[in-house]
Amino acid sequence: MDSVVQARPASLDATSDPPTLFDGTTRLYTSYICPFAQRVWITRNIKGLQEKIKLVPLDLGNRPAWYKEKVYPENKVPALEHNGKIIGESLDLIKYLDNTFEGPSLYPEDHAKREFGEELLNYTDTFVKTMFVALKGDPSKETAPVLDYLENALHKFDDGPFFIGLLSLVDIAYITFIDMFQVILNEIYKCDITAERPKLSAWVEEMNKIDAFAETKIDPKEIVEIFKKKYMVLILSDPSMVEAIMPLGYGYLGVNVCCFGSISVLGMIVASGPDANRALVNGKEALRGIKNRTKPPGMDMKYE
Ligand SMILES: N[C@@H](CCC(=O)N[C@@H](CS)C(=O)NCC(=O)O)C(=O)O
Repeated sequence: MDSVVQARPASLDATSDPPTLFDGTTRLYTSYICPFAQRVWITRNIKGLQEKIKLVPLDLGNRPAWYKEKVYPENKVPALEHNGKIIGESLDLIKYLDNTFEGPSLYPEDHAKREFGEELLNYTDTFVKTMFVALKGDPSKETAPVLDYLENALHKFDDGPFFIGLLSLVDIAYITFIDMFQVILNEIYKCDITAERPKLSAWVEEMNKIDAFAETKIDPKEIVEIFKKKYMVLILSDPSMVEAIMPLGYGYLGVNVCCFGSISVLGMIVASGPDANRALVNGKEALRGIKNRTKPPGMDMKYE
């Protein structure tokens, strides 16, 4: 499917002025590293709304204060400024775009398809949560039930390679996360989520042919970097490194001396960015893993 490929506008940060808010322009506040916001960006592209809906990318790590104060008190992306209102939540927004704007319809009329589509849209939260939790445990095992659920779902309609036959909002809701998890699991855990899932594998291949999605892709290197920052345990052998790292804006949880065989290491949990709190919680669990002398996931990926 062709779409108008646009250059990506630069992200606005804490030093940037706000746009002239509520001047009648329809704006999609987004981030190039957010799979929720990416859903709405793809929908806008597939519907050919590049000229109607202006992208306003934000630097989430250094967000402008005006965004929370004047645009979206939730301070999250995505948000859509339309007709003097701000609307949030990615799943609501992709439906809103589909129902409110012109362009190809992304949800079929057929009752059975709508019903199954709704079930699948409702399942996205479970899917995303389970995948994130699995990254802290044994991903190859713990991701299997939700990935198998999708593999089975892809068998339901056979009039196309997509979830409810033809391309729909359901595919858009999943692809941004599947793409992200595919990178993380491949690169870090050497685990191929499409192996022995022929329907899922064919679906990913079809999705990758869609320019409207391809042009929104998050750089795989960036995905891996973000993931490492949020989830990885830093193993430092020298306490002075703590001081070196603190000014870089990392949160610091604690230091523990623990043993792997005969090697003593100093385990330190660090986290940065808007998800620091979550990272610290994940980090605590990993640290417990170190104490118990079981190798936590990502342990091979030490930064020193
Ligand atoms: N349920 C929301 C989730 C949006 C969300 O969590 N966005 C993240 C970026 S991927 C965000 O803005 N985080 C900033 C924060 O939590 O402060 C949706 O589906 O739109």
